[in-house]
Amino acid sequence: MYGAVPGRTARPGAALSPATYLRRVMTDFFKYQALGNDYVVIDPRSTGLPVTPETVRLVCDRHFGIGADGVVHGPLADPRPGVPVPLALFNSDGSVCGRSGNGLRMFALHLADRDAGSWATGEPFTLRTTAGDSPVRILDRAAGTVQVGLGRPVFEAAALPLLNEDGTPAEGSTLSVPLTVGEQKLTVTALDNGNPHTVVPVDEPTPELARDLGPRIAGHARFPHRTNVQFLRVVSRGVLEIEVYERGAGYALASGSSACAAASAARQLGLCDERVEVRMPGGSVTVTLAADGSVTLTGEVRQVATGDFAPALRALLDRTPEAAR
Ligand SMILES: N[C@H](CCC[C@H](N)C(=O)O)C(=O)O
Repeated sequence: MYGAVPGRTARPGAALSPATYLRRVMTDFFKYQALGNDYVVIDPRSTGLPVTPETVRLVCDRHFGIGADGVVHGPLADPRPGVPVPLALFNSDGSVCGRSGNGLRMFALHLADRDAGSWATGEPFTLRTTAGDSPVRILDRAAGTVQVGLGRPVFEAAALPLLNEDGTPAEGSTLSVPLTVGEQKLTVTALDNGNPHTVVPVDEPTPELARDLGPRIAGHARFPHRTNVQFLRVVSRGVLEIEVYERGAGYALASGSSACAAASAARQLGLCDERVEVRMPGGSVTVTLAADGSVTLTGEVRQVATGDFAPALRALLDRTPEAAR
């Protein structure tokens, strides 16, 4: 029976008893949170649930589903040590998210929790997303401290992309560019670190500001792929404070790639040192910025639940038009 479990080739942890292993793998979903930014992990080795924009929306729905800011779908191939592990990330509105600093850290912990073996040793391994490869490392499994590298951000209009007011493609640097939102004339710094981000320096970042101005910037006509938005206050050269509005997920208590985006922008603007604490309503992370601009994010991740979809929800999920196709 043990040998027949899907994913058997994925090196189920030698340290796990067959009963523990079965309990871990025969489960429909795994839920994690990082400072209040929550994702449901759907592991195709554990469930045949079709992962489509519509099923993602229902799973993420906080009233009719499980509730989450997004879904991590993976591994999309049997994970093997030494080989980048492919996965896909979705926002709660069903849109595709290139890379999620928190989602990747949660998925790293999921591999350690579910498969144990080499994933749980604390050695670095690589996760593969549509936005590129990211090294991850579980620094302290008991404390849930996980680190991820998000590479070097790009501060170029073409990368996001960012358009001019007249709708033509903008060119050049996105450092401190003007952006008009209704009556307000803002100066923002935009960048791509696997996802598009727009950092707005303000005197006082508040949830109200993020909820009000966030969606108007995220969906601004000058960002045809939309953008994540961070309202930034530089507390000191070692401490930043942000409020986040995520593209595709809305107001968020925390966001890993947003913390990295804010730190990268502040660093480019000469406002912070190479190692900063980024404070968000859900808690703080540490971001380090190497001399070449590459970014590393470190912070806490927790598993909050594992479970099965009840038959009625599962029937709905299986019945979504996209799932049926
Ligand atoms: N929560 C994620 C970011 C999601 C970005 C996503 N909203 C998008 O770019 O579409 C994180 O921790 O990095």
